[in-house]
Amino acid sequence: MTIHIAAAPGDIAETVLLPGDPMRAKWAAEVFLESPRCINRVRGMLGYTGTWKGQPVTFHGTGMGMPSLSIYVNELLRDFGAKTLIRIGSAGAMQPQVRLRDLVLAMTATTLSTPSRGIFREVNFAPCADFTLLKAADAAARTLGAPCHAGNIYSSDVFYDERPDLEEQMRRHGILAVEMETAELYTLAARHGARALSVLTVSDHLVTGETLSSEEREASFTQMVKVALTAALG
Ligand SMILES: O=P(O)(O)O[C@H]1O[C@H](CO)[C@@H](O)[C@H]1O
Ligand SMILES: O=c1cc[nH]c(=O)[nH]1
Repeated sequence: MTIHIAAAPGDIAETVLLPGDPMRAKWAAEVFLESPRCINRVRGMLGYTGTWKGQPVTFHGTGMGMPSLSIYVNELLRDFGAKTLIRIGSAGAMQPQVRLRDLVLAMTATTLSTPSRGIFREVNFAPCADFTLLKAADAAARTLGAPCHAGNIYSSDVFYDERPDLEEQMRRHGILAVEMETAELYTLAARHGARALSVLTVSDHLVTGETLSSEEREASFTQMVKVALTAALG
């Protein structure tokens, strides 16, 4: 039991899949897990544990943005023994070849800052995905026939960005998509010797202005969760 996760020791699996939206944790647990049970609802941040193909898995929401994710991931790593953390999030595409519904595997994440900035001082730490998870996720996406891109993403602190010049620089440097959590997830995993990956679904497009309806989002999130589960547990 921690300040933000009212679960008993052993209630949380070593493999934790992390959507920003707590309702996505509930949906994924109900769709993918055998015998899911709710293990946290503090502040409405839902967590569920069950099994997938007989192997224990937890889905736990992180909330939006790196400060919120940092709270949950710190507690999962320090107090509950999480070893493999895979973010399952939505993202906005920043390149024309990245289409709506495509998957993006974040090899690394560019930022202006993260909650860990204070401890790094002058160091520009380069957060990176776990290579074994990245390879396995890429293979799983190919097997499913899901269009998938791997590369650099932008973990932003703002959803309503008022710096079009920043977006332009990100785009110029090949950044595939924008979201709000991955850089801190990878940094915390590195600090605690855990494996991490972000598997993202493109829910809107910053170049074309397209967006997915909520029904379309759910259908495409299915592939993202399958890829994440397969990458973690085979
Ligand atoms: O769909 P989730 O996982 O919440 O991720 C994306 O959506 C939220 C913004 O709407 C941010 O958390 C961003 O990273
Ligand atoms: O952070 C996010 C997530 C989805 N779409 C965006 O444009 N930004």
